[in-house]
Amino acid sequence: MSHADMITPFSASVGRNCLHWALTNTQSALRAATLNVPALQPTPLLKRSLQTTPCATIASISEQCPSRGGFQSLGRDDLQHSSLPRLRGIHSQPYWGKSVFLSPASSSSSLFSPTPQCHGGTAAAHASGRNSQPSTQSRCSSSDSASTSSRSADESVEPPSESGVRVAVGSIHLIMGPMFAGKTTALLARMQDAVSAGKKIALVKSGIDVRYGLTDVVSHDGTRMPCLAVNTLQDFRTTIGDAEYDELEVIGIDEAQFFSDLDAFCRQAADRDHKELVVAGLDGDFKRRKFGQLLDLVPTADSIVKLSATCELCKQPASFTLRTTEETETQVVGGADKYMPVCRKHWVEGTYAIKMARTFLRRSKVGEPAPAAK
Ligand SMILES: Nc1ncnc2c1ncn2[C@@H]1O[C@H](COP(=O)(O)OP(=O)(O)O)[C@@H](O)[C@H]1O
Ligand SMILES: Cc1cn([C@H]2C[C@H](O)[C@@H](COP(=O)(O)O)O2)c(=O)[nH]c1=O
Repeated sequence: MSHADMITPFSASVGRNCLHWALTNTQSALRAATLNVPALQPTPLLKRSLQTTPCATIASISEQCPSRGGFQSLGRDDLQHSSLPRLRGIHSQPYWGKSVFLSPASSSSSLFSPTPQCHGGTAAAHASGRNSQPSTQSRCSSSDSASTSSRSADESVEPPSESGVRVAVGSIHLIMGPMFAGKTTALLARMQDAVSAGKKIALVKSGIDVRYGLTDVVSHDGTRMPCLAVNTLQDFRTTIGDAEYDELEVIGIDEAQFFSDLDAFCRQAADRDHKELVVAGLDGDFKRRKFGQLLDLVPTADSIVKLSATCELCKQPASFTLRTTEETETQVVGGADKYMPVCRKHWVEGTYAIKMARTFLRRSKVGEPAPAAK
């Protein structure tokens, strides 16, 4: 059966443009083709709606389906017996949905039990998804339909599993922001929620950051959870082995900016291996340049949160990190001894002041006259 045959019930009523849209973008058509099952039949209500709904709205119906499924995970029966209100109703479920695998006792109880104390602030709680449901838009990326053509050219995209049976659909959730913004706190809260839901999880951090040892992820206010510290995410896979990896449902990654294989690992883990990834890290370095590969994940992410800290100099929201030492390399592990979160004004002023101080020190060392004050 060709793609065109399969989307006929849709296209007949919505015209040529929508046929083009459906051919290039509808996951259901592709899914049906891949699984060799009959085309999805719209329900009477969906059919009526399609007959009277402009293309843009039809696209948004598809995009509004939950990120763990969308049309992809809704079975044929779901569509046949569902209605639009029911499709929308799925959004009221938490994004992490129902547990599919059971957590082996070894990991969920002992290895991955967090210390009970959690001082997460409002922003962190929001990012953790506890205080508020992520918005439909943040959970259901509209980039999917728009980027299908470029993704199909992406060699990293692999065909779905041979059995054609999917028990879960992967997702990528980004938590970014400056230092002290609550990224780790939010990550730990999400991982704790996953553990409470009976999911099999793993928490990974970069072996570059040894501030609190290599056995735990620790937030600036002391919340901690056991983890694996590795230099690359491929090392993580190799360390835990295929059997353990296959059972994982949720993978948390802290200090994501330090992983040189972040983008490739996350795409593969979410797209091919159906893992839910919660990725926390710095979006920018002390010079506000893109740091590592975190931002490369934006086009493939299902949700993105940029947290802010409190500016150490004026108590306004802080979106940037100021390095207070003379070091110039991009990677310099440290905490409040080397960095402070600042607002835009104080990042600009602070960066200028540090640059002047550095110039002054350098010149005074070699006996040059100090620069004139502006
Ligand atoms: N200037 C600051 N602004 C916000 N939080 C701060 C600041 N300084 C220290 N903190 C502490 O840091 C905690 C956040 O730590 P953490 O989750 O490890 O942040 P991140 O991972 O983003 O660096 C806050 O809950 C707060 O107790
Ligand atoms: C801005 C900036 C930070 N780092 C390092 C400093 C810390 O070790 C981590 C960030 O930790 P946090 O959990 O977000 O507080 O990154 C760096 O190496 N280079 C930088 O420019």
